[in-house]
Amino acid sequence: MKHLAALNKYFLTNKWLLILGLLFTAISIVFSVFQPIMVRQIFDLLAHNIDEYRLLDNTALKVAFRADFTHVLAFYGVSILIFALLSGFFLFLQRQTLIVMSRHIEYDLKNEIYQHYQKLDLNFFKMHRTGDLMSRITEDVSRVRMYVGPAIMYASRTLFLIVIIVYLMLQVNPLLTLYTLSPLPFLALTIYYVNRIIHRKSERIQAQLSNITSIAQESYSGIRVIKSYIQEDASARHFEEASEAYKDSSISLAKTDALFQPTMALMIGLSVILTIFIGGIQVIRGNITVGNLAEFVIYVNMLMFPFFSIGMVASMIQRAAASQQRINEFLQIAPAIKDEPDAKSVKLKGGVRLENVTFTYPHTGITAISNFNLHIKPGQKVAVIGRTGSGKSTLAQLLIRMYDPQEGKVMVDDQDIRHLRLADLRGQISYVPQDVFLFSDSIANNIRFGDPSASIETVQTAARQASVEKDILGFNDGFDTAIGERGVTLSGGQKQRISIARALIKDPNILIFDDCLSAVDARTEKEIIGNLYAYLKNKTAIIITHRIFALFEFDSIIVLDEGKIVEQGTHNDLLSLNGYYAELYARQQSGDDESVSE
Ligand SMILES: Nc1ncnc2c1ncn2[C@@H]1O[C@H](COP(=O)(O)OP(=O)(O)OP(=O)(O)O)[C@@H](O)[C@H]1O
Repeated sequence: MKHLAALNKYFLTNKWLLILGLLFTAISIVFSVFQPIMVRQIFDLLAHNIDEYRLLDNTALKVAFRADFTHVLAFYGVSILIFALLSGFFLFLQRQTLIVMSRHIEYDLKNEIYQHYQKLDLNFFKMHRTGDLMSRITEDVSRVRMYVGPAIMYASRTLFLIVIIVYLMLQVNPLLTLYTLSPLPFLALTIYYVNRIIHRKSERIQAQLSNITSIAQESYSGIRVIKSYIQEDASARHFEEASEAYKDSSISLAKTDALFQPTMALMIGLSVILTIFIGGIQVIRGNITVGNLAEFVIYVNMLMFPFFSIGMVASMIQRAAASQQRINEFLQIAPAIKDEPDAKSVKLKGGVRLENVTFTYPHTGITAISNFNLHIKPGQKVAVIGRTGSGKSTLAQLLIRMYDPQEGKVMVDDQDIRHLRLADLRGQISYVPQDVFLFSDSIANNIRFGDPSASIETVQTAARQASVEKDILGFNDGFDTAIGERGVTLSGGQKQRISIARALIKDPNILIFDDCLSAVDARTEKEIIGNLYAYLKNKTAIIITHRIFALFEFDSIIVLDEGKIVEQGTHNDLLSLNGYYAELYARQQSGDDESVSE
């Protein structure tokens, strides 16, 4: 329960809706209890007048009596209707306030979680499965909403109703009240336990359903592999097994549900019979009137749902507390990478320096960069080459502060990047990642992601510089062409070039290209390099690559191995070293290796 205290701030911001909601609940209940009181009065009037009526010997008097009595009954009927309408109206207002409040809280909580996710570092995302992140922002928030909305609504209704009705019942006859109420706590307990069983079963069904969804999703995405390996039958069998488990669980839930309703009806029936039986004895003994008995039967019926909802509300609160605990776990994680209190805002010129940097991935213990030193002057172009897994991408991640090194310093313009404002650092460095990611949006907006205020002309220029403009203009909708599931399918090379255009449009002083030309052909690569040469004239560029770009005159080429620089120098320096670079170059010359381009 203490976990739910985190929601109190939301109650405070929505206090007026909460107060009004509770007020409307009370008013609606006050109007609803007039009905049994009026029914009692009608019954008592009937019982009282029936003997008088029978004693009348004159037909005219009997007709007049009946007419009078009809008026009285009509009055009561209309009054009951008016009170029912008023009660219903306030019930409507109650839902309009409390349920609306719960939707506001749900909205705020979802945004709070989403914004917190955005602040968290990459390591957090590596440590937690995407499904887990998604379920906390969707299913867990939905369960919490059941507490802030329906649970509060039912609980307040239950509380007000029980207090008012039990008070009215006690006024009539305490003994009958005790007998009548005695089965109700059992009803609440039964509902609570049955609800837990239903919930457990529903959870299992939910998990099986998401399993079915991911099996289907994966097989649609991998349909080409499934077909080419003729695995359609195996895939169908796999799906069938998952569906069968889902069907069995659903049937089991249907059985519990089928038992639930009749059991409830039986309990309600027992309570009514008990009321009539004991109440009847009290009437015969003269302790209460027939009207009181009728009133009691209505009270018992009115109390059924509140007692029923005690069990429901208890399990709703329990589930919400468990969900809020899961949400709090994430909300309480502070981002490892954030602005230092003394973080400065600076305009970067482009100098980069790494001093004795050692970095180990926290969750795997792999040391990707080890005692690393590098100095790049503003405007220099540096190539980073090395075998797969040698630490090239990690180097890029450290420069844009996706991770902080455990030892040493990463500096830009001689300032430790930990003392710069994160938004300034990332805003002034363009990073083209190895794995391209494009959003389901138009091509123009995907490029504009690097500078949301960019005009269409700027977008076109960036596309031209990245040698992708011609491809884009070849599509029917040009720059407005939609990408994504329902949009056009781009080739790997087109995606890479759009991703480069996105980086160029930022017009930064430092650019990092992480193996981002791997999917383009040699001719396009030559064209891009030609364009980039002009664009990068006064900018610092770090180009991570598997291939040797002999056309590009790098100020320095570094060769990485196991997180360390093993060779460093210009193209000619490295050739004379006769090491990895020379070997790679020789393979290019002989045409054995595709990873060399000129
Ligand atoms: N997010 C990560 N979490 C844990 N270990 C990682 C992570 N990323 C990379 N590594 C490990 O760090 C080492 C260096 O990886 P890195 O991606 O920097 O190499 P790379 O030279 O860029 O390789 P490639 O050329 O294949 O992209 C590898 O052993 C890799 O397994």
